[in-house]
Amino acid sequence: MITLALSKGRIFEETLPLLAAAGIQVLEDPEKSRQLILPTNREDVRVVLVRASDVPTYVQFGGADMGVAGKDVLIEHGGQGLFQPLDLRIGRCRVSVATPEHFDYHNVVRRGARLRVATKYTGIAREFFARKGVHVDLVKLYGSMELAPLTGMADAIVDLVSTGNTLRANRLKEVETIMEISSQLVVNQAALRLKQAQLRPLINTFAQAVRHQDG
Ligand SMILES: Nc1ncnc2c1ncn2[C@@H]1O[C@H](COP(=O)(O)OP(=O)(O)OP(=O)(O)O)[C@@H](O)[C@H]1O
Ligand SMILES: O=P(O)(O)OC[C@H]1O[C@H](OP(=O)(O)OP(=O)(O)O)[C@H](O)[C@@H]1O
Repeated sequence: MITLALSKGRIFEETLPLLAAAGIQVLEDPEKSRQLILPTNREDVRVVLVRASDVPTYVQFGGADMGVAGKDVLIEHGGQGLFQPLDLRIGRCRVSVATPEHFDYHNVVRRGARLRVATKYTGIAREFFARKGVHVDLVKLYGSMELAPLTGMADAIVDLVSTGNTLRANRLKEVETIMEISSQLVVNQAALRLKQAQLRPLINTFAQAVRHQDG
């Protein structure tokens, strides 16, 4: 049995065409079913639904043989025990610093003043500001980061940006890009050794499908 860990929503939706390229169809719709283990048309392949930020943990500890996770999530997790053989080029966005429209971020950075930053991505933020030599007080949040500057709890946020609509809707502006993000295929290291014969062909088919999708 091969177990694939996916998160509901955009990662699930964007992984479906890659699975289809390998002849795999998921037989339940996660938006309709309450099941957490979804069968596929292949008896030897199943999908488990987990939180996006739990995908690396499930694969690391063998709850799943492989999974799909954003680079953002992988960097925060640390990537221990995981092979990352393929950039799937889905879930594309960026991690950026954003502030209220009228906040002069570049001036604060130039002056070397302290910055209070709210984020779910404390690892990425800590590393980024340390490299810049900016003193930051990090405030850990688990969602709705945009609210932190609006309520005066932080000067800035570090969050994912794609179209910029969420920032605009909350009167925030993107002031610096930290890194580009896409989703990676992650594989349990022991599983890759023990289930080579099943996993290698799957990885190769995904790689072909990614190349094909990108034209
Ligand atoms: N607006 C976006 N556009 C493209 N990709 C995105 C966007 N937002 C998030 N992603 C990518 O998709 C992944 C999953 O995001 P999703 O919103 O489904 O989960 P989440 O709610 O952030 O996770 P959790 O449930 O663990 O809190 C993110 O880790 C990121 O790599
Ligand atoms: O620049 P944009 O195109 O607006 O995308 C950015 C938003 O997308 C993600 O949230 P999502 O819509 O997935 O909501 P959730 O993660 O809070 O469920 C992310 O957390 C940002 O808030």
